[in-house]
Amino acid sequence: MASPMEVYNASQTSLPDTMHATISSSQSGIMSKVLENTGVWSVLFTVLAIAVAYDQIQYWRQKGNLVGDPFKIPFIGPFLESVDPKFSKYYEKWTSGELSCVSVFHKFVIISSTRDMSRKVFNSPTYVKPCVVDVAHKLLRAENWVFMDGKEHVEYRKGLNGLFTRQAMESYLPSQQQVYNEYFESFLRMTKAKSGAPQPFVYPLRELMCAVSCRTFVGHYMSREGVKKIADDYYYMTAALELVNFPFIIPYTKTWYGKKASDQVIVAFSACAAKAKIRMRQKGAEPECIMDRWVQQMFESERYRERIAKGEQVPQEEKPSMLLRMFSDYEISMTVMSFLFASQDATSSACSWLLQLTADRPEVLAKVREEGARIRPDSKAEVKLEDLEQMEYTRAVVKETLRYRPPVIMVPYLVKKAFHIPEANYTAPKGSMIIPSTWLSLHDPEAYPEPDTFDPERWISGTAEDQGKNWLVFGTGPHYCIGQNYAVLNLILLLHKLSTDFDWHHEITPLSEEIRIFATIFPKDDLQLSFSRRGEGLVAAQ
Ligand code: HEM
Repeated sequence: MASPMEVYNASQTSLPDTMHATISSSQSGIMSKVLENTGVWSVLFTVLAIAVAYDQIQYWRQKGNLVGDPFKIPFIGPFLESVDPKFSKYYEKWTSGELSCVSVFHKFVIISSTRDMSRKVFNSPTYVKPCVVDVAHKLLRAENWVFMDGKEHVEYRKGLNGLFTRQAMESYLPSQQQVYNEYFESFLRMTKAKSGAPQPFVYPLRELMCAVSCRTFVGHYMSREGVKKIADDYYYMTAALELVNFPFIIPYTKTWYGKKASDQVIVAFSACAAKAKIRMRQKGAEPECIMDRWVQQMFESERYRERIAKGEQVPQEEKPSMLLRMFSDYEISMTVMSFLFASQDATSSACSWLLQLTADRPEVLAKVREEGARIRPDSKAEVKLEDLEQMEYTRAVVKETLRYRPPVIMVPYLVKKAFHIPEANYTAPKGSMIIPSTWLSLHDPEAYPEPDTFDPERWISGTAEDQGKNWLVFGTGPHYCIGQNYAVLNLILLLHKLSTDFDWHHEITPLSEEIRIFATIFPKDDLQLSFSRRGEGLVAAQ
């Protein structure tokens, strides 16, 4: 290709002066443009080359001795892979080393895979804190307690423990059973509408779990339609909170729909909190949901403080076990939304696998039914907490489901202060993300022999119960799941009630055991189920 100088020289022919002048002036214009553009391009190219080199060097610097790709795809890293996350890719990462890394855009991400390394991260609150995608602050509100850290977090959390005690759990049972009854009937109708043919049930089960959560959290302060609306909208919130999403809100994108949904949930829960405050002021009002319990504890604290202010000598035993301040309707709403946020995807995932795994193993289901009938012979009677507590085998099935298919496979944490990990001879840089994973710990053959076999017996006659260190289903350390007992109990209730009154058929497809990741994990074929009333026979074309 001709150089700019050659182009210039070739234009030097003899022409009339005026023309020459005109041509030469226009030529010099072109020339200066070419020169100018060349300059711009070479500057741009140089800047780009420096940026690529900087990005790469930065990656090497942060990577240190960690396992990871030797080179980073400039700037984006494996971004395209994370848009459609594949379980096999995550698995590859976990098995590649105790600590491995990737860099996506400017974010350096460290993945810890083994039990001990993951425990180390969970238990190092001085160096790490839970982290969420940027947009979560907009959806859940920046002042939400889930974003608190250190002492402030510990203190706030103490005030919530009373909502998950045994007594509290007992009071939530009647509403939960009502929701199950309603939804199981609707599953029958859905099956009939398809003439008994199996259909994807992952989404109806999500809605069921959302409805159960809403009833547990806000009782009957919300109408059935209101619950249904939240169940529908919640999907947008999950989509907006995926790990890879725009950090800002652009109209008509997932984050925009997610924000709209969260605004509506906040308003709806605030209205419920106001109603709970009115009802719980009434004499003899008994708490029926989480909001009632919380508000009741606030009122008890308020009364105690008033008595003290009047100079009364209040006996120690009349002092509330936890003194709470009065929270505003908005604050209550935000906290209850955090429960929904933390529970919705995990319980939906657990419930999907629970129904799939038990449907595929009739011998397991038969034992669940036998136990249920023995402990609660009158199947029309209300299920009591003592009944559920006695269901040792059903509990084992739930725990094995959570081990075999842990809903939460990774928990993102942020490194808030350079975090030295002597075992790996590595220091995680401040500002990086570190993600303890749960899968390898829960599939550790030393703790759970033949870990890829679904075997509830390991929780009864085996040693699974003794493997506390490996049981990372609900995390560990200061942020471990506050709702874990509630979650397990609720799944026992679901399995017991469903198996007592209904049959369900699962159409096994080549994708049934494959894992789809959408915040948590789901069967890749979306769980093809059909339902019938127990004893009436399945209508399905099986
Ligand atoms: C099968 C169901 C569930 C699973 C597998 C699950 C799992 C988890 C995990 C892995 C964590 C992170 C723990 C850590 O960082 O150490 C967590 C945190 C949390 N979970 Fe759950 N969860 C479930 C159900 C629930 C339910 C039903 C609720 C509420 C009613 C709930 C409320 C929370 C909250 C509030 C946190 C954050 C706690 C904190 O930061 O102090 N979860 N959960």
